[in-house]
Amino acid sequence: METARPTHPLSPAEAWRFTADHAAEAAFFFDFDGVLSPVTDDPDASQPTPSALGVLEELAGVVAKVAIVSARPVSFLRTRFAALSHVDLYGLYGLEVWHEGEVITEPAALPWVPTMADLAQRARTELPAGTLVEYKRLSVALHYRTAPQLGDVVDRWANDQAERVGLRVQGGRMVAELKPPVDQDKGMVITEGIRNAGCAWYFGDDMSDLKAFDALRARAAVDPAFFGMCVAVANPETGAEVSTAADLTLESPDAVAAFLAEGLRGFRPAR
Ligand SMILES: O=P(O)(O)OC[C@H]1O[C@H](O[C@H]2O[C@H](CO)[C@@H](O)[C@H](O)[C@H]2O)[C@H](O)[C@@H](O)[C@@H]1O
Repeated sequence: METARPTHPLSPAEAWRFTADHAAEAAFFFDFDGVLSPVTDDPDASQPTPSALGVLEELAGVVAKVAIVSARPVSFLRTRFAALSHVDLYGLYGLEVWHEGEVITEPAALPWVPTMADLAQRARTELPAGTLVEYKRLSVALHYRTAPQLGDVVDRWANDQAERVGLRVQGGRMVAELKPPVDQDKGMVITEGIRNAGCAWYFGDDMSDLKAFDALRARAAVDPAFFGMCVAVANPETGAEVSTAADLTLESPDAVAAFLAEGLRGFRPAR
């Protein structure tokens, strides 16, 4: 017998049951940092939590789509997820997509590559020691995790540069990021990614993930048959905002992997 579409508030067991019954039209989307990977002082040192890769591969074998949707470049995500052949990669908030063995870049963002290289260079010379500059080809992230007292200086510098050059600033967890003025965000990735889905889950921990939650809510509002599940991964830095917007909050990246492993037990084996 078909399970009825769950209504909120719902229990995880109810959500998993519906998803397992609609596995062929289910999609799962995951942010990377703070969701699949514990926070580290050095962004280059981030790795998926040990059980994440196995559980994502298993999930990709039983549902229609599994994707990572990150502010990291695809080149970085490839170094962490290359072993997973059935997991889609959206980098730089969707400005990059890994498709059939190559990186597809949003053409409107490409003219900004030299600007970003210049800004990264400026940031290294103009910002105080303790700021960590992460150059990502189409964006520049300015980290102050190991020097939180620099937060105001870094935010001000980022806003000044954004105004001077015509960029956008995205705030995050102990980071200010300069992005091209191109309309692309995680919400747009999800809206497109769930076009053919009847059921979708999004796991996020940061402010940029709220747009992905909104995309699931928007679809559910116009499509009574669609079921969307917004899962927050708790962190002390964004406060309660992401958790408040979610249907469910998990404690950590390890808890995400454990939650998926438990949910997968209700699926029929892949054919
Ligand atoms: O969309 P995401 O995959 O969540 O990327 C968001 C930012 O994540 C990274 O920075 C964050 O994680 C770092 C490693 O744990 C941490 O050191 C930093 O303080 C966090 O802000 C990444 O380095 C950024 O480029 C992303 O924008």
